[in-house]
Amino acid sequence: MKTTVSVIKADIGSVSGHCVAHPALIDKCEEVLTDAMESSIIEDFYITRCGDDIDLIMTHKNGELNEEVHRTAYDAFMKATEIARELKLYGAGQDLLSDTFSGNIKGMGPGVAEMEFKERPSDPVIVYCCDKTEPGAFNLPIFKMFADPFNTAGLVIDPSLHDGFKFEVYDVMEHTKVILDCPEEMYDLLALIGSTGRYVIKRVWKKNGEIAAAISTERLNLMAGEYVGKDDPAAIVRAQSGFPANGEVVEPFSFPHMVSGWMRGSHNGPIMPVSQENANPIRFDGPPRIIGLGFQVADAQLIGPVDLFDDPAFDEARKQSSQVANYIRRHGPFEPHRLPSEEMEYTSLPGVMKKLEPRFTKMDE
Ligand SMILES: O=P(O)(O)OC[C@H]1O[C@](O)(COP(=O)(O)O)[C@@H](O)[C@@H]1O
Ligand SMILES: [Mg+2]
Repeated sequence: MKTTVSVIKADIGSVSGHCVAHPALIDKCEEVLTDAMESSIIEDFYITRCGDDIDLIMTHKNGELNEEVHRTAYDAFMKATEIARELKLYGAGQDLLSDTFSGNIKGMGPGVAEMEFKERPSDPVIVYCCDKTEPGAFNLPIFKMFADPFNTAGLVIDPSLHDGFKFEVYDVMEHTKVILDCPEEMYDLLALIGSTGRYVIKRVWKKNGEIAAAISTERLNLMAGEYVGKDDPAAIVRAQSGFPANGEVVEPFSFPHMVSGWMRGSHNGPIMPVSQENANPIRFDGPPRIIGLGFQVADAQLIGPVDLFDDPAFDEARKQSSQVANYIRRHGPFEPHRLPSEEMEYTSLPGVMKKLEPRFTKMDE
């Protein structure tokens, strides 16, 4: 019997502004997921939040895209939204684009990362949750984990990793996808995933087809057709025995790479790896945050988690992230701090441009 890990996340209201999901919302989600566990829809769960996003981490035996599991998550978010409205929380129900659930949660606003696998005798699984950034933020760290020998020593010295991995990449603009082998097609892969706003890594497998990583790739603004906050993705990564070791899975975050999102979803900034307690994007609504939770999955139960960035070894990355934030913030409304124009189409800027449109005249030759 296979086990499925489903991470379904949404921003349904926060305090103050877009900062922190209120504990009452998490309590409500807990209530709904406890009922689902009693009805055997799910086997176990853990709820966390990163900034204003609530992440429901669930295990079950129903496979990916399961209607009952997705409905449970949607119900939890809908019921918690009622509380968010009562408390007049900011952005109550923000990510729920529809009042009625049909089939599965895809395209309805929340982000989904899921994977089904046959449990190994011991199965470490790491879940990452972000705020104030987009799915392409995972391109660089996932590439490093599964394809960069300077990050993952196992690619060189462990025969069970030496063959490399397969990467599935989505073109979120054209709604197409491609699978590329690494290391054979590494340069092709990099040619795509360096464009983080368009090409996003969705899944990684071992060459034998065993699932290694899954990332939520929903682009909320593309779904809603207007600016409704950033997508704030989540990812699931399996570790050890044939996959990168726990430490190789967290190592990419010792470098606070630049991601897009931050203030108004319109700025580039350094991602900051933090503990659950510090997952509060405050300065200029950021800098963008990531938390990492390490579990053992045992007979579909979640053992743990370990709060992986609650480690002084990541202090330097946090400090560097603050220094880079200081530097790039001084650009104010200028690129490359502000996103390039193509990306600004999905923010609130077009509203301002519209007003200026009639005032543009032809230039003299
Ligand atoms: O004041 P408004 O209209 O809610 O919009 C601005 C907000 O949108 C955000 O980009 C939303 O961030 P989230 O994607 O985390 O919800 C904040 O940075 C900013 O405060
Ligand atoms: Mg958010």
